[in-house]
Amino acid sequence: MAVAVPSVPVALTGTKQSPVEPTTPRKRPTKEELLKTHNTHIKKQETAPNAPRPVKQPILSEAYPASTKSIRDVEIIPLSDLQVQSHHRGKGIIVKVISPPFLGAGAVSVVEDEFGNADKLAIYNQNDSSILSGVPEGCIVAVKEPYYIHNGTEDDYMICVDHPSDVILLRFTDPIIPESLRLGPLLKAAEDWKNAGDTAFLERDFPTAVFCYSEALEATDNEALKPSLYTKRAGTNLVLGRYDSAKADSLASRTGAATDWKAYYNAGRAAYGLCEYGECKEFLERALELNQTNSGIRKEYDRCLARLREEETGEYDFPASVTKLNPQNVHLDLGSFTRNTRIDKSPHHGRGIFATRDIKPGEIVLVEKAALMPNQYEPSRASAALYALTVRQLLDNPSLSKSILKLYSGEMNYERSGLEGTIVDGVPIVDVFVVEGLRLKNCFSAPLTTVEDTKPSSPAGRQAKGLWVHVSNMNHACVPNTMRSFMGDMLISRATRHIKEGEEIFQQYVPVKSLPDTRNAQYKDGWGFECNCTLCSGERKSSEAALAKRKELSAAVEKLCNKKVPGREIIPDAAIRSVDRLAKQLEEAHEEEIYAKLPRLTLIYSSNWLVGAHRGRKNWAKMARAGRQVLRNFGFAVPADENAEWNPLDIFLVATDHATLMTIHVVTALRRLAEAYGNLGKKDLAAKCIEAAEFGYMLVTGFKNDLSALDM
Ligand SMILES: C[S@@+](CC[C@H](N)C(=O)[O-])C[C@H]1O[C@@H](n2cnc3c(N)ncnc32)[C@H](O)[C@@H]1O
Repeated sequence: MAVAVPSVPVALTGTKQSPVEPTTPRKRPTKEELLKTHNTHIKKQETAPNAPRPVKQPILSEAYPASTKSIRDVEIIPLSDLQVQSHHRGKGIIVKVISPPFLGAGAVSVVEDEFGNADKLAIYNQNDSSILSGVPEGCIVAVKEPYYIHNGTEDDYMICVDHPSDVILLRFTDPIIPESLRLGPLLKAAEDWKNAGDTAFLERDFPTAVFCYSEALEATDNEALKPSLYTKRAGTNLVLGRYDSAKADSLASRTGAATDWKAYYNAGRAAYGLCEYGECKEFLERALELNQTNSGIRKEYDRCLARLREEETGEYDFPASVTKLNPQNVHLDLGSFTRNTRIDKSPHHGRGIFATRDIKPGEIVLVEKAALMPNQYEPSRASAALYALTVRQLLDNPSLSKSILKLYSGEMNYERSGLEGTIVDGVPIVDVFVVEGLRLKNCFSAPLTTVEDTKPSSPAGRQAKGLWVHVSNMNHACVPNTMRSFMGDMLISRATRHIKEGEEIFQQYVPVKSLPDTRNAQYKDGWGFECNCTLCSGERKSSEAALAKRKELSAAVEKLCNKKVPGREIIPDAAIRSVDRLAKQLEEAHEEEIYAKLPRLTLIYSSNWLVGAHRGRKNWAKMARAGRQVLRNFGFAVPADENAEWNPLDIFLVATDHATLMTIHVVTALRRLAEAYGNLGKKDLAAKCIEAAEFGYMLVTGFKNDLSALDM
């Protein structure tokens, strides 16, 4: 029996593509059968009308391309010709929706063609700015190159629309609609459509309002009526965040009179929404020329100048901005600063980011506002939310396609058409599998703020996912020259060492695992590459036997360390000696000629443990020695002679050929060193360690923050 809900699991799943040949359905349910089952599901839905809608996220191994054809260039076929498990390339269907939708991950409706054949249509990935997210009963839609699937249970089939641009809402007067489906215009006069639009607007049904204003514009030849219709549609599109259309409508609403200030003002707001601040400034200046006294324009203009200043100078008031953040609003009103960098061909892979000038350690390399970052910190929902937002934005603001669709989307199981983003039948082509591919390859997880995230009391794992288009061009290195941090939707990248003009800029994609084969397996799996940074290529020179030895010893020493946890208990001398002994053997398993200037990542765990163990026993000299080892194990140049004159800040500031890795553990180690030196009476050195820790904490968190956050 047919059921009206998709039986595929709706959350985070894709459409199952069976390898079987297309077949004719064994039995197609009748229209009456379809409607009866559908209505029982609708009734059930009415009991929980406001349940959140899950997202159907694609599975790349089941990918198929979006249609790039116009509905006018395909052969229109009857529903009875649909073959199960077939994509019907070169074909299309035109159907009338004859039921209200069942709203789950998609909108499932019963549809009928001109011959009276009925079937189920499931439309996914339409967003709430589109009428098609809730396909109204009575509307006429065209599906290009429809994908027809068996839906799990016997004799249950449906047309499954994954790519949002594969379905088109047809205007009632469209000549492509077959005679028998044609209703004629529901309303005839432009004035009636305008009134219907106003009513929909007041009811906050903005997609319907846009539809009605569009019909009104089509229905009128009265040039005097058009500007107000464009203004209304522009305002509605602004509310919907459809800035491309809002800008076009605002400009179309101009009449040449002084009242055009409103058109320029709205166009400016739309350009601001697209982060096109240069263009925004021009529009607002035109608005100000026509209306100098309007405080609203002036306010927007000042806001725009502030963004342009940030883009130009890279000067931000980070401490003030951070106070504006809260979990309900993570989008900061700030511009991006990317002038220190340019995108160019990289010897490592495709494009990379390069310095346009010398950059000193600690300086800002770039600051970028996320092009896309949903306010969703729930780990199980963050990926789906980013995917859904990306689809929405590409549909709503096709101009974003230029930058977003250029990003690397990984290997696909079909050749990308290159037409993604192009407008066909009034809709930009959005290929959801390409979107998912580029999400996977380019997105970052971001805590609400990195400084909060470093607090020991901060709950683990609460990260949103976002897309930073410029930074997406940056390649990975395990020992990179920059470090990124987050403040809401702003990504801050600072130099961790001296960077020369023209040098490629790298970041770590994920925290680096200590064993080279484990971390490279992770890169291969997630991003399809093998890392050739100084650390990886250096460690590859080490013998298989030495690697095996390090693996064995690091596992053994970690196991030993985990038996007793410093801080929770005072560690007995005998346990310290055992860890020391194993750590020494592990140290000896690092070939000096290979590791002299490289981090020894497998030793970090035990050296950190030793710092804690000696601290518990107030053995300050040994604690200081272990603290220095931690820094050395992260690759920093620390003088071998314990009594040598030393400024710990130099580990960051003095240019060296050491490969280093910066993490919050370096900051902690410097604080511990300060404590040990303080207790040894070396007050100056202790103060210098704190200065270095503060510098390190700035690298980690993006701006100067109080180290006491680390005790919270
Ligand atoms: C976010 S993109 C970085 C920009 C990319 N190079 C491009 O051309 O668009 C991530 C992809 O870059 C490549 N990549 C990044 N770091 C790399 C490295 N160190 N070596 C080789 N390929 C790398 C991988 O293919 C990865 O999936």
